[in-house]
Amino acid sequence: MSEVLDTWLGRTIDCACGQKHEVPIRRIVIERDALGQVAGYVKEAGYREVTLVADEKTYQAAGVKLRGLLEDAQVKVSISVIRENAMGEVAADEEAIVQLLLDTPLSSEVLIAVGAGTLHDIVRFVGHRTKRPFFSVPTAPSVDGFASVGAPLIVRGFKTTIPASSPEAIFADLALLAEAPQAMIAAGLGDMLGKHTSLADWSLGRVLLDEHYCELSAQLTLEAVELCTAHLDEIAQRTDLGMLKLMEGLLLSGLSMLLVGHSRPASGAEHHLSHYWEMVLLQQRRRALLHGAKVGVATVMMAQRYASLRDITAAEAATRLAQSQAPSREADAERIRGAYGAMAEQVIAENFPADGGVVDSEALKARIASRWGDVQAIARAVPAPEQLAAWLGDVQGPVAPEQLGVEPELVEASLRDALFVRNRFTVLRLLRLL
Ligand SMILES: NC(=O)C1=CN([C@@H]2O[C@H](COP(=O)(O)OP(=O)(O)OC[C@H]3O[C@@H](n4cnc5c(N)ncnc54)[C@H](OP(=O)(O)O)[C@@H]3O)[C@@H](O)[C@H]2O)C=CC1
Ligand SMILES: O=C(CO)COP(=O)(O)O
Repeated sequence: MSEVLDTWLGRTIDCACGQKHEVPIRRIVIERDALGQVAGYVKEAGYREVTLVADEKTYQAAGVKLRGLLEDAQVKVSISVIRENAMGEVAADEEAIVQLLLDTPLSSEVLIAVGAGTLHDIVRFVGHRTKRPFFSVPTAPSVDGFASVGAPLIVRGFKTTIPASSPEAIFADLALLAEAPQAMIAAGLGDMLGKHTSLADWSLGRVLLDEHYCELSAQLTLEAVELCTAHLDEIAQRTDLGMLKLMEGLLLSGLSMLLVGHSRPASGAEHHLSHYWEMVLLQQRRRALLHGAKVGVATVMMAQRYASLRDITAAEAATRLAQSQAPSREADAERIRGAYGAMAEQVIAENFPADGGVVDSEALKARIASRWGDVQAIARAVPAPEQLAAWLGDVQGPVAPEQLGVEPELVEASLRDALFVRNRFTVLRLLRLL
């Protein structure tokens, strides 16, 4: 049980933001030997047959044990060990989705995801589309996607997030998490630190485009990241307390996405950079990098950009906005066709809707000039890049693109074109107008 999380389970909230939020998650267990509680919950909820989904490594790390525990409790278990793709990696792509669909007997009532972020997204998507609940058994505290509702999938080489389902129950075993590779623990912190810039980006959207904003979800996300930064030593040493706080932070952040039904609180320009790098590496048939490692590095870069806004006076901003010329739509479209492969036309359509959209308009520039004080307040709330880098360093996480093997050309291309990954207002879109 987790005091921080239990108060949210099963709740319906008529929120001041105007939305009705629902949390369908019924149980969250974060403790040593949480694995031992899965079978009891399966029986209590009245299920008799489950499909356990893992990859080779996570099956060894937790799947074998869980299978034994379930079978001892007379639960019928089928297994889907998701195969690696041609790159020797498990990806949340068309191939993995079809494999899971083929591996799941029609009589199976529940899918159990035993793995990290990728495994969960394959399972949450297939569970949603086959109308089966899913349980989450994280094998590493590497992402905030366990409790969330969207499935970022690779579809025709493009990273797109599809609404799916949140888990019915989550069993996070502290002993298992502490044994995860150190890089995955650092990645979990990287994904969490990204919330500082994603929240700032969401605030920009609120102030400059009147975008829907939920104080509750934003506050929850901020509390989630502060929970992690308050326990950095413990996280670095992988103590039970450290793994508990990191996992609570990751799950709270996932809950905040679940509340609003999308990833806006948790994913801004730092994620768009990460997604862009991921897609290019995939196109170039290079090995994938951990999501949270990329997000952590990109967060430092986006914090540098927020820091640069602090010293621009309102008069300077107005002059720069008046003089700036965004690249023509034709030039943007040409680069998108070069970078986004088979999905390029869809990306163009989303970014440049037939009604013209607002992202590069003169009206938006005027709005930015008139709200410059608000923009600066948002920029001031983002921790300094040096602070973010120091937090990442505390858990031995990478802080700069070269540590990831992301070369300067790719960094430059992403700073220009990653903003097209999602049609969301971010600091990258703001800087394009300045
Ligand atoms: N739904 C959402 O809201 C969110 C989704 N995500 C998504 O999550 C994905 C990234 O997930 P992430 O967790 O970083 O990485 P992966 O799930 O891709 O995991 C990377 C590899 O870690 C290995 N692994 C996992 N657990 C263990 C363990 N206990 N011991 C040893 N190895 C282990 C496995 O290795 P091997 O492959 O060799 O078996 C696994 O494939 C991205 O696609 C991202 O977009 C991220 C955040 C939020
Ligand atoms: O990774 C996420 C949050 O950490 C979600 O990202 P998306 O914006 O791609 O859904």
